[in-house]
Amino acid sequence: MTTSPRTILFVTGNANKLKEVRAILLSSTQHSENPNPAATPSFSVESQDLDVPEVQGTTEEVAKAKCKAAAEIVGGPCITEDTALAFEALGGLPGPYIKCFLKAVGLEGLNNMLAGFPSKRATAICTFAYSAGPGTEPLIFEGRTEGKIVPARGPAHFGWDPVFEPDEGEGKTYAEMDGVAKNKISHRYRALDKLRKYLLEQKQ
Ligand SMILES: O=c1nc[nH]c2c1ncn2[C@H]1C[C@H](O)[C@@H](COP(=O)(O)OP(=O)(O)OP(=O)(O)O)O1
Ligand SMILES: [Mg+2]
Repeated sequence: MTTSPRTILFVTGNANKLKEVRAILLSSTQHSENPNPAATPSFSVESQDLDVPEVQGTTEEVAKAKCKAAAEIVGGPCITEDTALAFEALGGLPGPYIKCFLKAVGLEGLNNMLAGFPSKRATAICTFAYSAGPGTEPLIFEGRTEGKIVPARGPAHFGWDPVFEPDEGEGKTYAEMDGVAKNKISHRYRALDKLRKYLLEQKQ
């Protein structure tokens, strides 16, 4: 039996996120127990770039509010994704505000912010939110990857990738790892895996 993939609308303005999400879904299909190697992913992703207001709060509050607003605008089901980078020494900040911090102080500034602290530990947190449509409460799927903040190494193609060295990255920063390696251990992979499993269960 062939089933056509269900299409999910991913509301994001970030092309790198979209690229990783598509790559992760494709590889999880190839590695699944499905005996058919030509199997299509269980769901495919379309994207829409909308400027949705992002509120202040915990990663979960920010993610839920963004998804709710996106569902109202698109008038149907959608997913959104928020990425946070939480510094242990700063009690979890910048957390969901990492985008503003990165823009304001740059990669070097992120390092300098930790200069007076012994701990350089940081957690990359990805929060997917899924709304079944306007007026419904979004569901949250979170993935975390532990690591530390280091002076930038590797190509600066995607956000703070050059300054985050995950514990499972064999000494490499996210930016020094190839896409396949990053997508095996990343905060985004872990969150998306939970969302994928939820959506598969919904289908049956
Ligand atoms: O895996 C990643 N590796 C490195 N940097 C990353 C990653 N994932 C997000 N980032 C950056 C992008 C933005 O500076 C901030 C998250 O902010 P965030 O609001 O979630 O993303 P965004 O505004 O770019 O896209 P969106 O339209 O989906 O909200 O961290
Ligand atoms: Mg954003």
